[in-house]
Amino acid sequence: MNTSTPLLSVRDLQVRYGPALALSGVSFDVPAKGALAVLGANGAGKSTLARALSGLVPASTGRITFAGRDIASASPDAIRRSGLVHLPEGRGVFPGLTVHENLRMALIAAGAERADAIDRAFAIFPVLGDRRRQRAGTLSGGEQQMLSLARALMITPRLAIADELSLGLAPRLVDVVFESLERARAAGVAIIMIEQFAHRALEFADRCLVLQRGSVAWEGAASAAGDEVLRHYLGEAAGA
Ligand SMILES: Nc1ncnc2c1ncn2[C@@H]1O[C@H](COP(=O)(O)OP(=O)(O)OP(=O)(O)O)[C@@H](O)[C@H]1O
Repeated sequence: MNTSTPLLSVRDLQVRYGPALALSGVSFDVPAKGALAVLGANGAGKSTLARALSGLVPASTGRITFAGRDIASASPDAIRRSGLVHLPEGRGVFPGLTVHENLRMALIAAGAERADAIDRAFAIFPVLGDRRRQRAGTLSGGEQQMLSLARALMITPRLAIADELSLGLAPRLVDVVFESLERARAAGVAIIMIEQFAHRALEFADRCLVLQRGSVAWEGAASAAGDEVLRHYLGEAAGA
């Protein structure tokens, strides 16, 4: 693939829920290994965008090109197999299996049995390495969430959509989530981050897209999305 071709290219995306227009005229690119923060007030369309990219809601019009292929009408499974994962994954861990067995199961399911993948998961989440022989059902809630993230990230997707991953987590676990995404990024995974903590998302990302009532209201370098932009489009939420 030509290195100047974006990994993900979205053009004029429109999504409807019945008569209601949730997204319209949304266009943007994400390069390989890029990190895009998607911000917006409640109801702006962030989750709808994530769901449309991963095939969970259909695009009514527009084009979504991922790794050179049109995925606008592909199934969620086909999209995941092409290397675009939506985090957190809906499926829970297997409580009766150990941490290590859970990771092996995920590799087998993905047809990606590679010796180094589990080591990579433990490098991203050292806490799981310490607990590799522990049954997943006895992990804390936060640790189970780490396991679910590890299963998705160890397969080294090309693009991960981190959809409100820090929601409801204790501050220490929010740090773990950000660190794990940094590690995934360092391993070459492009990230689209939807995040309640706008300032943290902007520190993480290199580009920023602000949605307002289903349309792109602002786009630019993450470092240029100053307090004024956040206050203007996010209001109170900008304080986070
Ligand atoms: N299944 C659905 N059926 C009808 N309308 C929906 C559905 N899901 C979302 N919407 C509407 O689409 C719009 C965008 O919702 P979305 O969840 O994408 O926003 P969001 O930016 O993720 O919001 P939040 O930050 O509050 O999670 C909202 O007006 C919402 O009410």
